[in-house]
Amino acid sequence: MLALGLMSGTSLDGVDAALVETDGEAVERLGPSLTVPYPPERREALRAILGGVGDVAGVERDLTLFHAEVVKRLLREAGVDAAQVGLIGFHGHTIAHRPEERRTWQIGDGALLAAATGITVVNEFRSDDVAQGGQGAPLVPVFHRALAQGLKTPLAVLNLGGVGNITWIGKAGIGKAGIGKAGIGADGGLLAFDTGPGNALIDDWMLRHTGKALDDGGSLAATGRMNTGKIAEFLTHPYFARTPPKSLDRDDFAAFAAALVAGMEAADGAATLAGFTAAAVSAAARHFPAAAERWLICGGGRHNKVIMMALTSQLGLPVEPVEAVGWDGDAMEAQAFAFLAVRAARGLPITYPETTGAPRPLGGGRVHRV
Ligand SMILES: Nc1ncnc2c1ncn2[C@@H]1O[C@H](COP(=O)(O)OP(=O)(O)OP(=O)(O)O)[C@@H](O)[C@H]1O
Ligand SMILES: CC(=O)N[C@H]1[C@@H]2OC[C@@H](O2)[C@@H](O)[C@@H]1O[C@H](C)C(=O)O
Repeated sequence: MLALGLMSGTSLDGVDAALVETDGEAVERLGPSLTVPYPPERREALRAILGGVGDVAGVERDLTLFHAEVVKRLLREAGVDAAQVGLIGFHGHTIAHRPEERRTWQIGDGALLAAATGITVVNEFRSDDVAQGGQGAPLVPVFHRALAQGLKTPLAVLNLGGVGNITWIGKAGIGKAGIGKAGIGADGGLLAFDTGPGNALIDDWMLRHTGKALDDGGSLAATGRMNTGKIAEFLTHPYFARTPPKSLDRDDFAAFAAALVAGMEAADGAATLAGFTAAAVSAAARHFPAAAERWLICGGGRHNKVIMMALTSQLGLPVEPVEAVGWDGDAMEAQAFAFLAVRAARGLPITYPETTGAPRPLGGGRVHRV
């Protein structure tokens, strides 16, 4: 089936959309994709309701209609008719994530998006998992595993978005068993969790100190000095020692990290925050059942040279953008939600004990028919 995935990521940068031909088990073809950035006023409207405060319903409606425009644009650019698309996987935007309170909240009106696009929509991918005691995140590991067929293991796939998340795929994680109803990773072949901050805190720092939305290429950080003492302090946060599965909300590290970089020059702060992102990843690697032989990086953070260099030096081996194996590091989350929508609609599991701490492989999602 041709499915269309939509992701509004924690960094608040915009909406990623991608077309994928899949049966929810194998990835037949990765189709065209695009990113539509949020204009600053939309980004600020979203930021204002984080935590679930203020005019949530108004922003949700606006966000949903924005997604409908993104769908139409992708279909137009791809030369695909809406009738050819079987499902939309609509992540929506996380405005609160408190799995320990069995609460996670992704805004996005599935029925409205279905009506506006004429395509059946699947949304609320995280709710059932969290209701059953899972972390509700990360959800992309099952897609990473499907993509990684044929690659050498142990393999680490790291996403550096607003928050960082990692998928470790061991020798047993790839095989003929497939990823159907039987589940994955029961043999210890898969492990996934959030690593720590990705780029969100760097973006916040940039906005405050330079008025820019991001540190393009890490160019400001490259002129600064990474404060190794502060990185060591950062690593004392109890999150890093916690055994996975574990997941984070966008700002879980915001106050802790801000206190550590307070008073720094803009460039030194950008460099040290980039160092925090990389240090969190090297702390994550200590939880792997066996060292990864290869590291593939997706998400916007792979464009930050200072993060990439810090990763290489802290992990002690080279890291590569996922383009090294022919994937598109800007489209992977949107592609994942296309894949997950098909799995959800087919009643296949989308979360597992090894990825979210779910008590057993679980389905999820809500289907909104046209
Ligand atoms: N050229 C670039 N240089 C440096 N950083 C970049 C660049 N492009 C994007 N980024 C960073 O990547 C982030 C966006 O990445 P991405 O779209 O993968 O994240 P997201 O999907 O919003 O978040 P998440 O994966 O946490 O849901 C932004 O925070 C931005 O700072
Ligand atoms: C609650 C939530 O929205 N979490 C996001 C966030 O952004 C990155 C990381 O934290 C990841 O766990 C998750 O997104 C990806 C798509 C996931 O679920 O796999």
